[in-house]
Amino acid sequence: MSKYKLVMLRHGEGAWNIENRFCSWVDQKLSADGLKEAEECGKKLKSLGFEFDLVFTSILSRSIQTAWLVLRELDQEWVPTQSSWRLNERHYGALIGLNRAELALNHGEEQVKIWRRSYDVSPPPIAVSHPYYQEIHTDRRYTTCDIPKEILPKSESLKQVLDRLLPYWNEVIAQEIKNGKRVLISAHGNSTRALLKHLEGISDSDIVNISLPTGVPVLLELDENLHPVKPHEFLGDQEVIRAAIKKVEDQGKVKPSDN
Ligand SMILES: O=C(O)[C@@H](COP(=O)(O)O)OP(=O)(O)O
Repeated sequence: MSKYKLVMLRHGEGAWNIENRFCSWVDQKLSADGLKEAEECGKKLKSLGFEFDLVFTSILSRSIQTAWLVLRELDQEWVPTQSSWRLNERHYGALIGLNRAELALNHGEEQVKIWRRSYDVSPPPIAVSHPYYQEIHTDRRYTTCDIPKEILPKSESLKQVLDRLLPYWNEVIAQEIKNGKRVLISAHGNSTRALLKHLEGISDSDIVNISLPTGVPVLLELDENLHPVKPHEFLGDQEVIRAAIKKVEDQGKVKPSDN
């Protein structure tokens, strides 16, 4: 029987989601549509009667802005929020800022899928000369993490995302859920995929086929040991959600006009 309900989300659309560029640890804000998606997400959760006691976000603006907007729509702005780099999007290393369709043209769609969705392949690390290295790695927020900024990742596979996320899940989030707090996690496509993989026991090969749309709440019902009692559920119009997932998958394909 379900004892706890955990709601997770990938933030609303960001500016670089529209441009089809890997955003990762670059701190892009939500686009105009992304702001609306986050509000719609809050309205959806309100219509279903969700109440939260604690919200977790990454330390990237798009996840924090999404959490604010969801809480505002829920009339629950007072709910405490905790932010950790451990919920950040996957560090995409040297791929940060690059356009996925152009990469598919130059390296093949299969290679782009491996970079985006495989479990244990890391993209090449970000070099100091990379155009976004300074912006990311000298940012003051990364001096506030629970590890020295020198040893923060310079690129990550999904497995490495899970490795850095799990201590935070086990020691902080899971404890709060077991203490009865109703938790919302406003994070990113790949940090959410990593957590879903862990909680649902999704295999290394099956996780390749899971992509998450922006701004759609994902509900996971858990038993007293935080094991799911049924598969995760996307809340909302299922046809619209299927189309949004396909759009995310297609981002890694060559654009017909580029052929
Ligand atoms: O880093 C990014 O650009 C996307 C994920 O990209 P894909 O893994 O879908 O290519 O992360 P998010 O928008 O969830 O923060």
